[in-house]
Amino acid sequence: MAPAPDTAKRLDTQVDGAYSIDVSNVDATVLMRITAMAFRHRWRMSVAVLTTILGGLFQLMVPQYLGQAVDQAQGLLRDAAAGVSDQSAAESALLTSALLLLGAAILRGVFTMMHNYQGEAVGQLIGYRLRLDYYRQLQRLSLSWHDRVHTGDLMTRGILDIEGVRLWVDTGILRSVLLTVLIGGGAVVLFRNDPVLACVALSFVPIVGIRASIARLKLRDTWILMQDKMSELTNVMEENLGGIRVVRAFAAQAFELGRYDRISEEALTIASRRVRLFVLSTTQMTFVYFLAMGLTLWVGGAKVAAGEISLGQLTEALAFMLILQMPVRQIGWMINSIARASTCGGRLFNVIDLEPSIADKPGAGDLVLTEGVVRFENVDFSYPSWAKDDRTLAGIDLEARPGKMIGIVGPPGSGKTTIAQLLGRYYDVTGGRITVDGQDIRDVTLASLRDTVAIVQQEPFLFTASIDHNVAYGDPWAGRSSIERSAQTAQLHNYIKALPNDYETLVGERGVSLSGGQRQRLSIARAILPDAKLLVLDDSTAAIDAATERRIRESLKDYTKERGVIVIAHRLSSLMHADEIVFLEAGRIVERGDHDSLMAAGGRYAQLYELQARTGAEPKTGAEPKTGGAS
Ligand SMILES: Nc1ncnc2c1ncn2[C@@H]1O[C@H](COP(=O)(O)OP(=O)(O)OP(=O)(O)O)[C@@H](O)[C@H]1O
Repeated sequence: MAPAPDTAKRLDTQVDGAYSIDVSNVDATVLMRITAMAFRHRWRMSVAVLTTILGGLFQLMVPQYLGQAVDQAQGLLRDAAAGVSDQSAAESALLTSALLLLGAAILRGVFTMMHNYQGEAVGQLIGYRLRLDYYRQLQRLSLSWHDRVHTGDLMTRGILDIEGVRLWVDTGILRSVLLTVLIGGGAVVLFRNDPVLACVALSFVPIVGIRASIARLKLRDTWILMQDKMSELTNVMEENLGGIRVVRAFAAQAFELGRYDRISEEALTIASRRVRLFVLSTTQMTFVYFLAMGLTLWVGGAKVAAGEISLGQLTEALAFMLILQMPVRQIGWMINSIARASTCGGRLFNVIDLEPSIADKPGAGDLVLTEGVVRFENVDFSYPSWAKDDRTLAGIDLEARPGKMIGIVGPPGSGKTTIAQLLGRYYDVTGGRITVDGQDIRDVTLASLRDTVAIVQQEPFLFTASIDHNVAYGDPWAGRSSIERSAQTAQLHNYIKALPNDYETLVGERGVSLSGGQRQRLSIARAILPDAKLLVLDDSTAAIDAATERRIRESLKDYTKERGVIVIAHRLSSLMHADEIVFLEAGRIVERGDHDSLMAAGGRYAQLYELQARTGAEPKTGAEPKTGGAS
């Protein structure tokens, strides 16, 4: 079901650029939406509701047959005492009641089993759908949104919130149907027998129901606190494991343990509060229930003695009380389920309904490549978290074309990586435009743009998979020969051939079994495998020695003949051969030209060159400046 109009309007206006994860708005439209999701499985839900009603009705018959049987047994006793010899009619009536009771109990069991099965099945189907939608949405949302939310938080919510919604079908929808049948039907039968006794027997229902609801709502508040603590714990653990080398290097285990311990202790305090609340409310409810039962026995016993009702009717009232005890306590559970489903559903739908701030324009066509010329035209950019006047990039003009190499150098934080991010449209420019063959990259499909621009990220990320799967990540249909060719170009083939399982060797979690330089080379192989028109190397040879880097450059010669290359680097030997080198400072191009002209100008580039030559860092004197073409 589509969201109700007001919700739809509210959600439509939200784009992920303006979204924060801390949303706690709860409304009925969320519950309606989950219910509609459940009723999309029409057949299963119809069976579940029908069997819930039938199960409830058969459960209601049990006390009635029990009461009937007690009256019949009492009649038999009375007849025996009076010396009536032929009791066969009364005995067969008692047997019939006993068989009916057994039949009602069996049918109730069968229908309950069916409703549990179908309710659980629909809940699981909703969980499955939501998991897919949520995960798909996390893939769609723009990086500026991901920059602001914590991964651990998203993971915890993706698991616990989906669970909260999933349980709504059984504990919310079907439980309320069952309770209505049991309390409604039970009240009708009891009032028909004796209104006074009915009032006494049912007196515990509102008290226990309200008490259970209050307790559950309080428990829910503590559950939300608990969930937040679990998110914090996941975040700490995730960060700690991700940065385990840094933690060890700084001998910070004790500090990290302390951090984890503090949050764990807070979680324990909340858990203890939950236990106290639970035990207190359970005790109170049990007391009220047995008090009502005692009163029923007392009032009902007096009525039996006075001949106003039969012993069977008193038994019936007591049996009803036994049957209603658990469902009435579950009113609290139901109320909690409503609150939990609306909170959890609200949080999930707020993510699922977000419109990514970076998305294809309606009707956007694929990029049409003619020459493969990429231009930055007076580009300005600020990250969303930055102050308005404080731009990350300002007035950037660049042109990359096939067969040419652009080098970008500059101090840390000057905006080099940001240029690469803008090229792949991971963020949108805030001024000016970026074009490929004259087409603004915001007007073409993201998929066609990202097929055109291959970026080797500064931080190589490898998947826990075999080497060939990692290399072919951008083109899963690539044959072994293309994979090997890419690895050869990236100077990794010989190393891979020496591994125990060759290209099928598994790369450990995040590629930890490879060295930094090997990971960078694998990332280069991955980027050049698909047929992109522009290759961006973002400081992606920093961990590779100069000789290997030179070999990579040599083997890239053929590849770059018909492609543009942008090399971002701190080490000047990586880019001094470029056709044009731009020197970036505080987001502005302060110098540009080829190596010779920049050296002749004696500016920032020349100073850096001298510094690197003097300190022996780079460049090596043997490295030949500008050879023309992207080598
Ligand atoms: N996702 C982000 N959100 C907010 N600010 C960011 C983000 N990424 C980078 N920045 C900021 O933008 C500025 C430029 O960062 P960028 O990564 O482009 O620099 P860089 O020149 O590539 O640096 P380095 O040489 O250290 O890699 C920096 O001040 C950085 O703090």
